[in-house]
Amino acid sequence: MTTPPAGLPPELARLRGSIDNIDAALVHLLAERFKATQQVGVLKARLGLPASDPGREARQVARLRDLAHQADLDPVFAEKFLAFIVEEVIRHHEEIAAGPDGQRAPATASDDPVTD
Ligand SMILES: O=C(O)C(=O)C[C@]1(C(=O)O)C=C[C@@H](O)C=C1
Repeated sequence: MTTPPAGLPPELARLRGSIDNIDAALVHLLAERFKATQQVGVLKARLGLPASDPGREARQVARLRDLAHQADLDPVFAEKFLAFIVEEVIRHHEEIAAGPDGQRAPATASDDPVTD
């Protein structure tokens, strides 16, 4: 825990302590989300699926706007926040699909579900 600067009003120090905890939780939550989306990116590349799924995104936006409304958070902000994250995820998906040299990885026999 960091020590608040001397002379800081105790109420402000307490609130900043809360803010720091929340920011730490957000970083951990985002790290977990990106670990999951990284695996989605690998799966999509293997299956030849497009990086983005606008239908899924529309459902996520509707759900998050609803949740934000219930939580007294600005739904416009919630939508912008999701869009910011999803944009980064799509960039990661495209990099994975392009392969390590920036060229799409060739399909392997194991990608083909038909084996006979
Ligand atoms: O669910 C997917 O298909 C994903 O690739 C994940 C995700 C997301 O970050 O939530 C990202 C891109 C898609 O357009 C939709 C959703």
